[in-house]
Amino acid sequence: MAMALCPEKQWKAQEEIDALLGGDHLPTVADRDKLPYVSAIIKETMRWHPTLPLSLARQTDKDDVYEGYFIPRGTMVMPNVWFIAYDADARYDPEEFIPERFLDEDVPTPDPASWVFGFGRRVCPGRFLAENSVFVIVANILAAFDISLPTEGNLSPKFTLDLVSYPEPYECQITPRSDAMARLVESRAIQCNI
Ligand code: HEM
Repeated sequence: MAMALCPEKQWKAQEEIDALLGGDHLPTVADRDKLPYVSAIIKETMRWHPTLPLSLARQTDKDDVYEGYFIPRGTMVMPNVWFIAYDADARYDPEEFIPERFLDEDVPTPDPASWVFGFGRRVCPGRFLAENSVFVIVANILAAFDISLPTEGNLSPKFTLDLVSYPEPYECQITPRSDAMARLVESRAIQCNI
């Protein structure tokens, strides 16, 4: 959805991938550190619309005081991840999809991986696998396909409003970037028995 809505960000990521792989290889997890703009797109996707906007609830096991507020034992505490993602004081407009915010050396934006996977002892144990898997999927899709708006109608981003929030069904066009890329994806699919 973000790539269809922000084609110039998509082209920038594809340029980075092509410069590294020459347009005739598909990226692997070993390329993650060499594709900082692709990584910034993934971070921005996690920030732009957090999957768990209120993370997972906790209950205090003793009385506490936080910034002058008394929080009695047994209080349910909801981590407001959406508030972190949409920091009103951020240098870049939080409503806009701007991966560059993660590459700004002067005012670095905190990596969403520090809050999308939860907090404390029960933080997501699958986060490293998740980050590597998402990188491989996103980098491969960007290497092989162009994602664009539908030819008819428009794409207005809508998300579900449950505990887990994800895009409602939408239309877009996904086309191979070249015949060579299409053949490469087909041969990979045959190897994987898809
Ligand atoms: C992008 C993908 C993922 C996201 C955004 C995500 C996010 C989360 C979050 C927010 C929690 C709650 C943490 C808390 O209570 O503070 C969680 C828990 C958990 N996640 Fe993930 N997760 C992802 C992928 C995975 C994967 C790939 C695995 C396993 C291979 C996994 C396994 C778990 C397990 C077992 C828990 C429960 C941990 C516990 O309560 O002790 N997750 N995840």
